[in-house]
Amino acid sequence: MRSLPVLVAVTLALGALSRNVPPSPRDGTSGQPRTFSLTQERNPNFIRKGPIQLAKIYRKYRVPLPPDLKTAVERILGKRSTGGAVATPEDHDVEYLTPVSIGTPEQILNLDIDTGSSDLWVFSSETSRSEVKGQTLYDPSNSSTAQKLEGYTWSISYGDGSSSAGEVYLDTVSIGALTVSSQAVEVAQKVSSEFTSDSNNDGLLGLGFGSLNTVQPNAQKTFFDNAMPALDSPVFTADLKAGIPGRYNFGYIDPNAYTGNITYVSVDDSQGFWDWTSPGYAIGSGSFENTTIKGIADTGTSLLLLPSSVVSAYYGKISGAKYDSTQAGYVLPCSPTPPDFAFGVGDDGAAIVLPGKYINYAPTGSSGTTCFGGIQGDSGIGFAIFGDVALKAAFVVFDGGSKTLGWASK
Ligand SMILES: O=C(c1ccc(-c2ccco2)nc1O)N(Cc1ccccn1)C1CC1
Repeated sequence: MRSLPVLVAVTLALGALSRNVPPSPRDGTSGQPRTFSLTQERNPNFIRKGPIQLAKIYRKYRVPLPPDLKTAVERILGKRSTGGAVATPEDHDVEYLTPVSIGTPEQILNLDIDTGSSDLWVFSSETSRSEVKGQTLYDPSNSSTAQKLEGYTWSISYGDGSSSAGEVYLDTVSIGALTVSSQAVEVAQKVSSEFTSDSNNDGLLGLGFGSLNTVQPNAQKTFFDNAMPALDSPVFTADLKAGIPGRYNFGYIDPNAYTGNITYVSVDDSQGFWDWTSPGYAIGSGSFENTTIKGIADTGTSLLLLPSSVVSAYYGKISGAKYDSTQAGYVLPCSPTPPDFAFGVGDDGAAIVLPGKYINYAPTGSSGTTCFGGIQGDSGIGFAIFGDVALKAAFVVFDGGSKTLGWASK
């Protein structure tokens, strides 16, 4: 910005010289100079908007607007947008579903917003009938704005063994007040049994990085990537809650949605995930354990998957907790409430605390005495996964501009 004051000074000087100075009073008739004066009055109706005035100077001298000035101007001129919608938990917070409008007239589907993947795919009129059980179907033939991408296909498989595949359309997609006019909508022709049996889930809306998108022959942009240039701020936020609806917002950070400060950490997007590093953890009122935990913020995964050393340290504090091979995970007595679990954020001592009750993920049987643990191991994955069990204890900013994650308590 160092160059800016000089530019303004030069402009004001030039402006003074070029201001409308009246023609010479000597008009060659009587030889007598004719003079006149003009009194200037301030226009009371003119509302000063600094950025607009400044932008005029930049434009006058054909100097490109710095990003901040461009954003300020567009915010004043109302060219920016924001949006958002509720995220409603399914049983035991296994997933959160958000209404998404697709097509013209709008077809509203409840989608699982998933920061761990980057395909927007939906159950559709093209999904084989035997694989549909109650889901709402997107029918592109009923949308005047649908355009088929001929020859384009997609196919994805997830870490829990589920999968889906199909063809691709472009159509208008909105989340609340935020609309993307030409979004790739991947229609499922086949889905695995995990999706068929999840009757309230009409598909996924991926908010991972574009490199993960599976569309062939040309990868397609995510809803966030398409929306970003029009957003007030290049961010979306996840405010998931335990057992009650939370919210995804786009383009702004709601100051009423969190407490204290937001601590931002860097993101490694090289694998397509919102991949960050926590400095360690604490169990209950115990001391903080400094240990590097590299993992992803993944709204599409239900549990908190951590390195085995951390998991065994946690369950080692709970009498009766054990690894149960029939459940393929750690189980613990549902009562008494297990200890809190905190993970560190940044190097200033910030942390997100999971109340112990979040670790009682779900009863394993009808008696309700034994619970499946909300914290499980990440063996075989290669990184930790901060899924919904962790995310619902925090307000999380996904910043696509700076490629950082912001974590706050709430
Ligand atoms: O399910 C997925 C997942 C998401 C997207 C993709 C993918 C493949 C191609 C494009 O995206 N593949 C996955 O596998 N988890 C969570 C997970 C949970 C349990 C075990 C392994 N992983 C990815 C985010 C880490």
